Amino acid sequence: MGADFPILTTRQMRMVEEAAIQSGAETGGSLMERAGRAAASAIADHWPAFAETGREALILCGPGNNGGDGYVIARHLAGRGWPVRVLAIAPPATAEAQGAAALWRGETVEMGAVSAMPGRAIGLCVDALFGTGISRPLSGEIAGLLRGIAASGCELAAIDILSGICATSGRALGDTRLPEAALTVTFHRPKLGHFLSDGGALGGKIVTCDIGLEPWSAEAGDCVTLAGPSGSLLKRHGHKYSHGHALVIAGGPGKGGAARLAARSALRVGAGLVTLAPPPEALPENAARLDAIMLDGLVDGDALAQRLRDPRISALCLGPGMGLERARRMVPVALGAGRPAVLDADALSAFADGPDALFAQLHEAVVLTPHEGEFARLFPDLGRKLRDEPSRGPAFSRLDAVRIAAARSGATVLLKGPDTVISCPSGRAVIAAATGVNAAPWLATAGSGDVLAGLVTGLLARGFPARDAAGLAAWLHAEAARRFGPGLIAEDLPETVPRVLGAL
Ligand SMILES: NC(=O)C1=CN([C@@H]2O[C@H](COP(=O)(O)OP(=O)(O)OC[C@H]3O[C@@H](n4cnc5c(N)ncnc54)[C@H](OP(=O)(O)O)[C@@H]3O)[C@@H](O)[C@H]2O)[C@@H](O)CC1
Ligand SMILES: Nc1ncnc2c1ncn2[C@@H]1O[C@H](COP(=O)(O)OP(=O)(O)O)[C@@H](O)[C@H]1O
Ligand SMILES: [K+]
Repeated sequence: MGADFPILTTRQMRMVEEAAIQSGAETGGSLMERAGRAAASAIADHWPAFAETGREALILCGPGNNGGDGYVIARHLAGRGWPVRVLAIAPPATAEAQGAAALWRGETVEMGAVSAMPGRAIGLCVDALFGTGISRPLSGEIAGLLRGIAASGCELAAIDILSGICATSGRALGDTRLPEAALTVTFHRPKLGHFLSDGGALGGKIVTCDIGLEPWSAEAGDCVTLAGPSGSLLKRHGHKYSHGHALVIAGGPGKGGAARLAARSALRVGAGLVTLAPPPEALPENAARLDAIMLDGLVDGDALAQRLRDPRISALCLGPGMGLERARRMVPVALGAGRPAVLDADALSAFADGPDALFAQLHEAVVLTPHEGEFARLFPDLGRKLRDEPSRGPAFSRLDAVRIAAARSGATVLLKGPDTVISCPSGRAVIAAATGVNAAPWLATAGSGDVLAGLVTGLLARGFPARDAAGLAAWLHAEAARRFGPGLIAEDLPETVPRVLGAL
């Protein structure tokens, strides 16, 4: 895919850390010292004028090594002249945390004393309660402490990950309502939980600090990656036929908008040719709206089979505005041709009553692009597991769900959302995150899913493998929304694609 940003599960992070310690080159204490120092520096960079506000920084320390990082941060921030106090919710319980606590010379208050704390107003709260070791929901008291601090208007910085979030799934354990952090400082590599579900919504800006673990990074094994910009999106040579021909199946009169958006997006992302195929009675209205996109009236499945005799049709898009009946008739023909294809919207809903019949026809070059509702209709058990409240970490994640869905269906599956997750049947997965400072809330607009389907189709037509086409399209989609910004409607997305491509 070009750009390749690995992200880790809790288990993978432990493997890297353990390898470093077992090599004898590092100790838990040396890593903690580096982590705490780097986090203090990242916090000071984020709030450069804090010392002049006259406010205090309160460092919340838990019993484990996340708390240990907190004591190191307290020491380094105090060393910068910041007024700092530690609130320990429990005594340090690991040797490393005890060592860090012993070096902290400032004031430490205990949980019960928090309401009676005299002194300055708190301007910043550093959450070093629980990191990758969280194993159960926060107690009401601790969740209340975090919420109370946020409600007081003070800023929140999370160390490693916001306490209460499972670092592997991103899901908040229990029914805890957690506050939003302005900054999350993590170590070595971001974790999946920084992008998925609640973790993606609540972490704020993610800063990843190098703590000297690079020599052991391969110990993590195969990693999920984060989709990002890639020069492979650019066209370097060739003629229009060498960039593929996308066929977008459209619905009947008055229903063509979604497919036109998809077709225009496929063309903008570089497919050499794009043909829109509505039923013949919808040709006039589409002709009035299209120029560079070609038109071909296709009555039914037989007509499609005939059309697919042209081997130059290199990808199909079925679903947007297509109508359920037309989808039931044409999807099997498209799949039977074995051509790369995107199934979206009606092409998914049409098979909700019997998904197994659909799965039996799928292959790896097919990309399913469900939103959460469509996903739950095709994979009801997985939808339920995603809705069930998790009580233990690592919780069942959107990534787990998509991997199982891809293996079960035999297709590449892209589950839409601010945290779009993609897996091919072998389990190789990529996340396209529109979260934190990369949020793209203006994508929540009618028709933006049709644009995504078109972008994936265009890249499939150009010859990108399904997982790469899906990951790059999802990144491009969110990046176009970020560039366009407030006021975005679906029509703006394909028109903004050239600016995104131009900046690569
Ligand atoms: N990996 C690395 O390379 C490096 C990691 N570093 C840092 O270490 C962090 C991981 O530390 P960690 O493993 O000690 O776990 P941590 O998150 O402190 O929590 C465990 C403690 O919390 C407790 N506990 C759990 N849930 C609870 C709950 N809901 N309510 C109450 N208690 C709960 C749990 O108790 P138990 O479940 O055992 O009863 C245990 O006592 C990591 O995030 C990073 O910040 C850096 O220092 C250096 C490099
Ligand atoms: N808040 C959000 N942040 C980022 N992306 C979003 C957000 N809301 C929706 N999206 C994206 O917008 C698209 C919406 O698709 P979909 O639900 O199929 O809508 P439609 O059918 O109206 O086109 C998906 O790609 C989804 O990931
Ligand atoms: K934390």
